[in-house]
Amino acid sequence: MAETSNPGGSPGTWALEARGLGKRYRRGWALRDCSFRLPAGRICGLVGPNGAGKSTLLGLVSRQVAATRGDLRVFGVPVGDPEVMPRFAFLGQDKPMYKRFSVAETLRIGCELNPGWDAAAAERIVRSGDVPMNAAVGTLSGGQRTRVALALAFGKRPDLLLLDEPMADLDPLARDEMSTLLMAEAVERGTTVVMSSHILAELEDMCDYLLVVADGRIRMAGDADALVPAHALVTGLAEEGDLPAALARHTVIEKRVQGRQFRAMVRTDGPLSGDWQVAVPSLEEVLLAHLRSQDAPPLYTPGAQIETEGTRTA
Ligand SMILES: Nc1ncnc2c1ncn2[C@@H]1O[C@H](COP(=O)(O)OP(=O)(O)OP(=O)(O)O)[C@@H](O)[C@H]1O
Repeated sequence: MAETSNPGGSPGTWALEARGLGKRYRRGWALRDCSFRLPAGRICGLVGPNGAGKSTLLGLVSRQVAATRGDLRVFGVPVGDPEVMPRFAFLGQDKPMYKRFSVAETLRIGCELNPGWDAAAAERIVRSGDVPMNAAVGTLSGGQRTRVALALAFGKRPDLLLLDEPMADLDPLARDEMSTLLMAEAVERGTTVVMSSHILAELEDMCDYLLVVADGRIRMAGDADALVPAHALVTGLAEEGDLPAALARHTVIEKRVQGRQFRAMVRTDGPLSGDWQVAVPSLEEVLLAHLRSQDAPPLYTPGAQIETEGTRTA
């Protein structure tokens, strides 16, 4: 793995480094001025509203989409370099597989195409879901097909696993099993995982790193453990139907005034002193506030940030 400098701490390896990355389709920009770093070995949740640019970003990393602008490196290597190919596995929303091939044949193709194939791991994933090995892929349920697709991705033993809404059609038991498997994989092998999801509770359980995208731009990037404590949920008495003036020195992400009470999600700039109740928000509350308030300035934890103008560090 190529080593690059890590301004947020000790020297380390970046699984992804994006600088000014952008993708423009005929209708407009799907992703703009996207700059961030993702350290290797993390489980990164990619979150944002429909049409935010998540699949486009995964497409750029998996080489299915060509960038209009900017630079993207995978483990320090430019994404267009053939060296990148064997290092990642991508599981897209459409999970393309040959419908007429049986599950066993599909796994055999995986084995033939991938030199480091882990047949035991792939078979274990399929068998634990009672998916018949001799069934044609086209006859499987959506959840069973997802399981086979995940087995193909895991079997490749990638350094970087890219998953576009991987759990969407799994039942709660299968989802629980797959998330345990993903986390075990990441810990045991140091695999970096990037997964998009709309299920915030799932992201909270699984991910230790976050990339929040809205309207084609990065809104937050970095360690979940640092992003959340940078915020506070403040409630108290409103002043003249609005937030107390003393809160103005903090960055207000979202506010609600109901009757005489206010409730605000703020990024704290120093101690919060006032006659208010202050609570630590959950990750879900922070994400929802940011997704609802897209004008809030972007927030990066130190390691995630690549020097650009207009960004703020947690
Ligand atoms: N092949 C394409 N051609 C033209 N426009 C596209 C193409 N792919 C995506 N877009 C547009 O780019 C924007 C971002 O789409 P993208 O699929 O990346 O969003 P997303 O965050 O993955 O959304 P979702 O959560 O709905 O899957 C959208 O406005 C979409 O219409």
